[in-house]
Amino acid sequence: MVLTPQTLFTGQQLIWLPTCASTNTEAQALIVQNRASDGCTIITDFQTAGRGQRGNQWEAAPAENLMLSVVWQPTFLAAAQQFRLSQAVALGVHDWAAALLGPTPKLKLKWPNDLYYGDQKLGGVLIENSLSGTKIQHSVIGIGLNINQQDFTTATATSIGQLTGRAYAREALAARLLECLERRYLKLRAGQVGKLRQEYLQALYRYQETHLFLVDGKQVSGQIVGVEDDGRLAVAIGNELRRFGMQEIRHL
Ligand SMILES: Nc1ncnc2c1ncn2[C@@H]1O[C@H](COP(=O)(O)OP(=O)(O)OP(=O)(O)O)[C@@H](O)[C@H]1O
Ligand SMILES: O=C(O)CCCC[C@@H]1SC[C@@H]2NC(=O)N[C@@H]21
Repeated sequence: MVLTPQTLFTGQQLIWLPTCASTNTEAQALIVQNRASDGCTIITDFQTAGRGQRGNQWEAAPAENLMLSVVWQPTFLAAAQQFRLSQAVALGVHDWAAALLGPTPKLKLKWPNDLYYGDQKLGGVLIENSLSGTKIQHSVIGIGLNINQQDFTTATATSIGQLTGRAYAREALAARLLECLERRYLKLRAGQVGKLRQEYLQALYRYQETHLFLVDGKQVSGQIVGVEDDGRLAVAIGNELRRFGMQEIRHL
C-alpha cells in the first residue's frame, strides 16, 4: 500500500518531513497550536535530536528507518493509567514486527516498551502525555524502528533488514504500523484491559527468567514475575517481591 493521507484510515493529517529535531517535538508544537487532530502523524527521514527514554539519544541513519509520532487523545484514561496505553502501543509494534518476521519467540517487548529480537534492540517507544486535571488530554506516541540500517554504533541494535537480508519501502511499513497501532488502541478504548495485559506479559522479554538487573547502582539477580496495575515491574529478588518504576531498575 502506498502511504498517502487518503489511504490512512486514522491519520486525518500525515506530515512527512525530510528532517526535524524530533518528531515528538513537532507533534507537541502542533498540539500547542491546536492543529493536531486525533490520529495525526508526523514522520521524518532524519532527526537531529531524536530522544529516547531515560534521557537517551535516539540515533538513526538518514532515510533508512522509521521515526514517527502519532498524536492521540485518550481522554478515557486517567493519568495513573498511562501504562495501559504504553502496553497497547508496545503490542501494536510487536504485532507489526511479528507480521514482518513471522511468529518467533525471539521477538519480545523489553519492559516497558522496547522491541527486541533476541538480545538486540529493533525499536523503541517514547510516549509523552499532557494532562487535563487527572485525565490524559494528548498523548504523543513517538516510535523509532530500525528498518534498512545495516551498521550501528552499538552491538545491541539490529534492524528488520539486517535480520531478513531484505530492503524495505518505508511507506508501506509505516502504513502497516499505523494499522497495527490503531487496532490495539481501539481494543484499549473498548476496555479490553485484561486481555491486553495478558498478551503484553506473553510478549515480555525475560519474563519469569532469572537474570541480572541494576538496582541502586548494584547488580542484583532477580526474576520478573509480573507488571503491577500501575505499570511498575514486579521482580522477585531473593525472598522479596519488589516493584520498580522506570528510573529504578535496568536490565543488565
Ligand atoms: N536506533 C537505535 N536502535 C537501538 N538502540 C538505540 C538506537 N539509538 C539509540 N539507541 C540506544 O542504545 C541503547 C540501547 O538500548 P537499550 O534499551 O537496550 O539499553 P539499555 O541499556 O536498556 O538502556 P536504558 O536501560 O537506559 O533504556 C539505549 O541507550 C538506546 O537509547
Ligand atoms: O527506546 C527508547 O528509548 C525510545 C526511542 C524513541 C525514538 C522515537 S523516534 C521518533 C520519536 N521522536 C523522538 O525524538 N523519539 C521518538
